[in-house]
This record gives sequence, C-alpha cells and structure tokens, in this order.
Amino acid sequence: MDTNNSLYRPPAPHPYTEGTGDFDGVETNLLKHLPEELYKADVVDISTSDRTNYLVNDPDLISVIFEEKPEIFVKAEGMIELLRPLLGDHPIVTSNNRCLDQRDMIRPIGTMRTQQVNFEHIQDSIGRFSDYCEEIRNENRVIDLSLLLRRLNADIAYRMLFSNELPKDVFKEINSHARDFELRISQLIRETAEQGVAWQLPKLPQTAMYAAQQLRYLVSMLIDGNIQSNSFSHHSFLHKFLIARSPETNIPFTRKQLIDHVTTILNSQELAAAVLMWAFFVLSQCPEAKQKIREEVRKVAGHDDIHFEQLSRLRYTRNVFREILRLYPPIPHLTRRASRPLKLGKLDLQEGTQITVSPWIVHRHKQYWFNPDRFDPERYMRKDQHIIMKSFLPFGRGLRMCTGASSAILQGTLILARIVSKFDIDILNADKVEPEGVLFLEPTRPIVCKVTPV
Ligand code: HEM
Repeated sequence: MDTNNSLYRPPAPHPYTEGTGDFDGVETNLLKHLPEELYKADVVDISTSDRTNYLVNDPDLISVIFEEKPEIFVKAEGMIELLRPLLGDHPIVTSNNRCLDQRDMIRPIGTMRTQQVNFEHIQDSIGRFSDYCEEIRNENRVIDLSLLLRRLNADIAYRMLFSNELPKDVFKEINSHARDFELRISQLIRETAEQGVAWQLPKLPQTAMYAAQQLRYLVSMLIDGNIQSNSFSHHSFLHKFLIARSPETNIPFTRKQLIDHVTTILNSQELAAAVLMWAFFVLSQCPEAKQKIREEVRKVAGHDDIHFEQLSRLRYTRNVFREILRLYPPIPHLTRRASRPLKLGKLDLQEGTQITVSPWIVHRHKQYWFNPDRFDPERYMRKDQHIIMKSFLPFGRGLRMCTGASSAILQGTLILARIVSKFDIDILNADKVEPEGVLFLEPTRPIVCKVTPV
C-alpha cells in the first residue's frame, strides 16, 4: 500500500467507463453505478422514465441554484420525505423556504460566542472518550469504530443541549432507535433501486415509523426531565431554544418544534461521527499525516490542553478534516426542484424538473480538482484555493446551508488533534471497506479497530 500521504488514494468505488449509464435501476451500492463521464462533465441529463433530472457540476450554475435563486430551486421532496417521521418539520426536511424564521430562531446556537462557552463541554467529552480508549486498550479489545465515535459525538451534543454528561443507558437507547431507523431506510432505498425505480421512493415501513416514534418519545422525555430538574445552563442549546422567538410573530417554538430541533441535533452528530470515522480510517494508512498533526499540536499547545484561541493555528489538522469532508461527504447528493419554468445556463427547465448537485461527484471532479482522488490536505494551502472552494460543498451552500458547519469543523479539528496526539487507532479490515452512498455515505461493512497509546 502506498503510504506517502500526498499520493495516497483512499478507497472509493471505481466509476464504470462504458457509456453514460441507464439511470432506471441501479446497483446496490449507488456510487458504483456512476459512470466516469459524470466526473468530467458540467451538466449531465440523468432523467429516469418518470422524472426529468439534471446533474449539475458547474460551480457557476451551482451558485445560481443555491445562492442566487434559492426561492426558485426549492428542496426536492423525494428523499427528505423519508426523514420526516423522525425530524418532523425541521428546516432540514422542509422543501419551501417558509421555515426561515426557524433558522433565525436557532441562529444563537451557532455563534462564535456559544462555541467558545461550550468549548469546555467538548473538552470534557474528549477527556471521557480518552479514558474509554485507555480501557479498550487495557482490555486489548477490538471495537467498531463507528460506534466509538457515535458515542463521543452523542455525548458532545447532549452536553451542549442539556449541560450534562450523556448517561450510558440513554446513549444505548438513542443509538438503537437511530440505527434502526437509518438501517430500515437504507434497506428500503436499496430494494427500490434494485426493483428498477431509481429516484422515486415508496412509503416507509411500519418498523421505521416505530423507531422514529420511539426516538422522538425519548427526546420528549429528555426535554421534560431536564426542564423539571432545571440543571441546564444559560448557554445550553435547550435554554436558547426555550427563549427563542420568531422574528415575524414573536411566538416561541411549539413543543413539537422543540422535539424536531433536539432530535435533529442528536442525529446531526452522526454526520460528524461519520467524517471522523473516515478520518481515522485514512490516517491509519498515512503515518506521515498523523505525524504532521502530532508535530502541529506540539508546536501550538506543547504538552498542555489545547485552548479555544489556539484552534485557528491548527491549520494542517483542520485541513485533514476538510480533506476528509471532500472525499467522504456524509450527505453525498443534494436535490432541488424548479418551482417554476426557467433557464439555467443552456438548460430550459420545466416546473418540477429535478436538479441533483452531488458533493460526492463535484468533490472528485476531474476539471475542478487536481488529482481529485488523492488524500492531500495541503491542497488548501496552495494558490488556486479560490477555485477549489467554489467546488467544495459538504455543508451545502447559500440560504439553506448547514447551520452547524462551523461548529462541526471546530469540533472535528479538536477531536483529531487530541486523539491523534494520544492514540494510534489501527484499522483491522482496511482492505475490505469501501464507502457506499445510500441516503448517507456509509462504509460497506463495520470498520473495526484497535487502540494503542502513542
Ligand atoms: C460534519 C457534520 C455535518 C455535515 C456534513 C452536514 C451537512 C449538511 C448539509 C449538506 C446540509 C444542507 C442540506 C441541503 O441543502 O439540502 C445541512 C443542513 C443543515 N444542517 Fe448540517 N451537517 C453537519 C452537522 C450539523 C450539525 C452538528 C448541526 C446542528 C447542530 C446541523 C444542522 C443543520 C441544519 C439546521 C440544516 C438545515 C438548514 C436549512 O435547510 O435551512 N448540521 N447539513
């Protein structure tokens, strides 16, 4: 295996080379179905027999869709409908832009000030995680990396929400319902794809509805319990949600909206856990990159704790996290629907035409990236950065961009810095794992690891 990190090509399904493909009916791993042409073209017609659909890669057209005309290019219903039983009417699953007052109401949780005051929670969580890694090492255990990181990220989310550590049994319950829901959705998408209807999805099975209801019920109990005990701080997300008022109507969140938001935060942490999982996976094959992180941390913080103010100086570590977001965007495809007829570049779009913007494809596009399949964290320090950033959209773009983006990067950078400095996470089945694009980007099998101290 080539372990020179500037040449290392981490695993990804190879695109197939014959023709443009028939988009009615796809293989089990949706990423494997993507023909090579998609990674070279600006725009490709990927219509199916029942829907006109264009894949748009051109960065200027992407700007039109997300930044210039978001009121016309609304979120397409398809996939997001599948998440509605779990996330309710949260903005992330709301097609029209009428949810924008909710975005304003949650803005205080994403400010730099909130991140700074909640920094201690992340530090405490990583401290607890390090203790757990020590335990694993002492017992010489082999462990599922995804589970390990889900636990860490769920604990961080819980502390930020309620100012308390996440109890073990609560994590077990959250994780079991969330996994159950995700697995059933992924299974449904695979089955539908195999039957030959690529983009149109059937109704969710009762089992998935049940898992969603159970998780929402648990979240409602957690909210009630924390309100009753009144132990959450003024900086907690729960407090900020309780005092938030709509800028239009001055009305607070309803109970249902509160449950939507808390459930979404607990679930969004899984996206962050997925990025970290690929980061540790890739770093285990790239000793040079690990070494650079360790040297950077030592230079910035010595052997002491990393302070909030020092984070901006961990440039290489942050670029590793970014590069993983590029190679493994947890949401591999974003879809929009034209809400009225209009011209987009040379395309004449009818009302209802679907547009797919795929971070997975744009991030590996041959025209916009130099050596796109290589793991190369240093690419962000080179001069052509402005071109790169136009084609970098792991968090979406524009009006409906992820509100958790900056905190996810901050958190990811700190976790990488602290864990890589202290431990080696060795992946035991690296040659057997590939990413698979279903609703989210997932590994084709659980990634198992061993932990040893540096
Ligand atoms: C690495 C972690 C994460 C990734 C890769 C990610 C990615 C995304 C993407 C791609 C979108 C846009 C969807 C679209 O345009 O259709 C989005 C939306 C959103 N994300 Fe994240 N996210 C992450 C973590 C988080 C976290 C931790 C939170 C909350 C604390 C969060 C809150 C949201 C919200 C509220 C939206 C909806 C914005 C809207 O539709 O108006 N995300 N996220």
